Amino acid sequence: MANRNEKYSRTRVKICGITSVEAAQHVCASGADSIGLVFYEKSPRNVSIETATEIYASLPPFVTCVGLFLDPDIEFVETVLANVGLDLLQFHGSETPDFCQSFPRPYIKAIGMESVETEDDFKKLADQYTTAKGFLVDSHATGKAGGTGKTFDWSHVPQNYAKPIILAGGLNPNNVADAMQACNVYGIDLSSGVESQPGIKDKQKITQLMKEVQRVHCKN
Ligand SMILES: O=C(O)c1ccccc1NCC(=O)[C@H](O)[C@H](O)COP(=O)(O)O
Repeated sequence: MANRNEKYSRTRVKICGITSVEAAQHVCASGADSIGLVFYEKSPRNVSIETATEIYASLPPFVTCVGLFLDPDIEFVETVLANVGLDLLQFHGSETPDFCQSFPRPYIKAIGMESVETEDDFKKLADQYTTAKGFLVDSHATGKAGGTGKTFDWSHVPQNYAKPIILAGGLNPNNVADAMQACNVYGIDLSSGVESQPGIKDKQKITQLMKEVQRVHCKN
């Protein structure tokens, strides 16, 4: 078994692609640490600034609100930030380090695992995105940059990396325990694996997911 994380006392959980206050409330009640709001028009999980503002206002303290963007215009990010109290930005496209760090919020950078094959590739990333708070490693599929529901080979996730890693891509209540045991990660991020249909979160799946996460925490 287990290359279980010794560095972090528990694995943080982010549920991405929240589109309603009701879903946000359930995610918070289930014990997740963070919600993600998708600001990308082509996504079935895209939220308007108005909806995002309502969701943000409904969050209790200590739950972080992450804004996800994919190659956005600077002006768009600035408009979102002026209206929604995001705690953290997540850049999911080919944004440069200079772009990512040009906003008055911390950020994480999403990386498609097909673009990082070796430890050296990961080292280069940390050298480039020095100000990133961490890297979200995800599966990319043809025509889709995220929310794919596809896993990748978890053995390619580096251990003892310079920055916190958030594991994403095809996680669901049935495989999350294996993923947590396989990777030494700071956090996990899920979207389609806890949905009943694209953009609609499923309460039962979220509850089941958090039970699994607790089970792994208690076991270790
Ligand atoms: O969720 C989307 O629709 C999306 C669209 C474009 C870029 C990124 C997107 N989501 C990114 C996420 O943070 C997802 O949670 C992550 O890719 C994992 O998704 P899944 O495999 O569905 O759990």
